[in-house]
Amino acid sequence: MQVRLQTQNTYRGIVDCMVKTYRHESLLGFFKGMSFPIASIAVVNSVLFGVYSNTLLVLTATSHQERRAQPPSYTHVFIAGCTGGFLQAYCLAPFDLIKVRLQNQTEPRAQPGSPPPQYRGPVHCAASIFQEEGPRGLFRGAWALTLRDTPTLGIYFATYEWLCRQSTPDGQNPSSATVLVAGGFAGITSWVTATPLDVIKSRMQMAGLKQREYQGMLDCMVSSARQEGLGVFFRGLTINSARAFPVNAVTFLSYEYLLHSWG
Ligand SMILES: C[N+](C)(C)CCCC[C@H](N)C(=O)O
Repeated sequence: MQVRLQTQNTYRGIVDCMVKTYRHESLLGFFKGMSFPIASIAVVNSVLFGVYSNTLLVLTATSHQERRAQPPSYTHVFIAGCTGGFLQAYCLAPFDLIKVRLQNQTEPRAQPGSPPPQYRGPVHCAASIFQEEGPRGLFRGAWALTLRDTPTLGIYFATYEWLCRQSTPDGQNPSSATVLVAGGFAGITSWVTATPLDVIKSRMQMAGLKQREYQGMLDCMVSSARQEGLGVFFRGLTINSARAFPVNAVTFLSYEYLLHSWG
C-alpha cells in the first residue's frame, strides 16, 4: 500500500487505496511482491544486526555480556547503527527495487486473452530489469536507499537502547515486554525520520519504467515538492508506522533471544 500511495497519484488515502486494490485485484493484490522481501529479510537483518553488534564490539571493546554492567555510549550505539545501516542498504537495494516494481503493477489478475503483466514474478522482474536496464539497473535508487537507512538506523538502535535503559534497573537485562515495546517504538521513530527519503527512493526506483525520469535525487525532491506540495514527503507515514511497531518488536526480541542463547 505504502509504495502505491507514494508513487501514484490515483488514491485519496489509505482506505481508498485498499478499496481500489481489492476491487481491481482481489485479496491477492495485497500480497504482490511479498515472497521476495520475506526471503530477503533474513539476509538483510543478519547483515544489519551482525555488522551492528560487531562494530559495537570494536568500538567499546566489551562483549555483549559485559555490556549490561558497562553500557556503551549513545554515540557508539549510533555509529554502530549507521555502519550497519550503510552496509545492509546494498544487500537490500535489489530486493527492494523488485518489491517496489511488483507492487506498482495494478493490473487485475490475468484473465484468459488479456495481455500478461509486465513482470510475471520476482525472478522474471529481476531478469527483465537486468536485460532492459543493465546490471546497474538493479541498483536503481540505491543511493537514496543508503541515505535513507544510514542515519535512520543509527536513530533506530539509539532509540532502542535509550528506551530499554529507561525501564530497566542498572546492570539488569531488559524484560521481554521491555524489549518488545522498545523495539516497536524504535521502529516507529526510525520510519518517521526515514519517510521523506523513502518517498524519493521509491520514485527513483520507478523511474526508468513508464514514470518520468529524474536527473537525480535532488531533481526528484524538487519536482515532487513543486508538483504535489511538501505533504508528498509524508506519504505512507501512517502505514509505515503501523507496520513498524509489530515488525520491529519481534525483530528485537529475536535478536536479544539469539544473543543470549549463543552466550
Ligand atoms: C531505516 N528504516 C526506517 C527504513 C527501517 C528500520 C527498520 C527495519 C525493519 N526491517 C523494518 O522493515 O521495519
